[in-house]
Amino acid sequence: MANKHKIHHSGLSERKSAVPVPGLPARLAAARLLSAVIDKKTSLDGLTDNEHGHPQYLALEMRDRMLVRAILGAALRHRADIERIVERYLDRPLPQNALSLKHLLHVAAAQVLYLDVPDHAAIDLAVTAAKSDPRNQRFSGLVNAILRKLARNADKERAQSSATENIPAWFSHMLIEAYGREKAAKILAAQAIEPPIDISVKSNPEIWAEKLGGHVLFNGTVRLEHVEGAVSDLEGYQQGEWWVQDVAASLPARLLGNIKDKAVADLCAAPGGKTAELAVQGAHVTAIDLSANRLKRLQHNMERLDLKVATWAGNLKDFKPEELFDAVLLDAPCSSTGTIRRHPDILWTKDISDVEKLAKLQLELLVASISLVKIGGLIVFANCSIARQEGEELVDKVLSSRNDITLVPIRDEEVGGRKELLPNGVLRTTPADLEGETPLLSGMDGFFAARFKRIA
Ligand SMILES: C[S@@+](CC[C@H](N)C(=O)[O-])C[C@H]1O[C@@H](n2cnc3c(N)ncnc32)[C@H](O)[C@@H]1O
Repeated sequence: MANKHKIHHSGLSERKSAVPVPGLPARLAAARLLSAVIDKKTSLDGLTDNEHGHPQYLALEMRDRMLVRAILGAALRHRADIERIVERYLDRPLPQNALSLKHLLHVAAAQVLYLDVPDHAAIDLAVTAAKSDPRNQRFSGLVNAILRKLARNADKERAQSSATENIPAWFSHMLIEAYGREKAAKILAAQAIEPPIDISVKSNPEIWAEKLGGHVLFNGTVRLEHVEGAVSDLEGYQQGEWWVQDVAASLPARLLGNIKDKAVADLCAAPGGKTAELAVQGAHVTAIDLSANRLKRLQHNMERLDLKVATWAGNLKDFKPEELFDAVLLDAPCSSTGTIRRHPDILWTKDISDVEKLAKLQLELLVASISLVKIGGLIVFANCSIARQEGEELVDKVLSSRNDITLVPIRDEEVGGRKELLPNGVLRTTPADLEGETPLLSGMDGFFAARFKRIA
């Protein structure tokens, strides 16, 4: 059963005048963004980007932006449950074209069921939102009645929610085929919990864990179970002592052996989590990314962390370095299906055809990467997908079609002794891995990494 999630909110306060209604712009923006994710398959990351995000989101104060993200997280994580409940409460189905009304109801239901927002605020604001839209005015009484009933029955409805119901069929098929029913169910249960924040520290994980009230995980990553407010306000962030990165994402950049003073190319580098990991190990890093905007973000991140790296903007297939690299890391674009607990929109914006398309692209990028490394040099291929097509199957394909590389199995000690993460010498993590004392101390993003050596 999911508990109500504590957040800072702006509900309806005592107010004398009708405009502006506190909290209403946040709810309207949440409904609008939900529509963009569901109806247009737009990525939530882009919509909620603090520089280039949706104008309705950018018009909100930071506190309201956090509320919108919390509402959307709950609405997407519990999407099928909310849909089922709302449909059950309706006497007859909503008209086919009543999409904005549906999103508005989902936004309110997510607050009533899963967020620590006073029910009356969530309901009153939904009714006000319905009244403010000519398409939905006539349904405002219905919105009120459904949400009041939901608030009365919230405990019972939450108790019936099921992680396995909240996902589209393509994803559950893919998981069951890859991992079997039992593990697939564990992955879905882990994915339904809002994850903790992991940080990679430049040094002294114990000291940072104590300062920030976190826990040191098996490879020195510090896990923060709850963060009040913005992560960037925490001690050490502005001073460049650490950066945010899931424990699983911190593993691949540590698989290139001793890279101190070695020339290392970080291909597909932005926003630079792994670039920082490589630079902290003392490598001379060249960070390459197709997106000049994302590369700018990488540069800002490296400035904050006081790490020096060279950059090159463009398609890695066109990159012709003067000298070949000692090692390369390719963190390829992927379906990101290992990060659904952080980005639940992925379930609704992607499907199996994206997995297939991306696996094809990854193979091309991996082949291009081979020609950037010296003979005898290592190549680490990684991504944050849990689809076998983008991991284990891709390795089989590249090894059977090339005779210039060989697989170099990853050893237990390179992943903090967690040999269960290394089937057949490759790294495979899922949200169901890493059993800790509490749900928040358990779990990690889904990641894949394989290490090759160039031999010809
Ligand atoms: C998974 S993200 C990389 C995350 C990054 N390695 C990190 O740890 O922060 C994938 C990146 O690949 C970049 N990309 C996609 N296709 C590319 C290509 N053909 N050449 C270079 N970069 C590419 C995208 O712009 C995106 O920034």
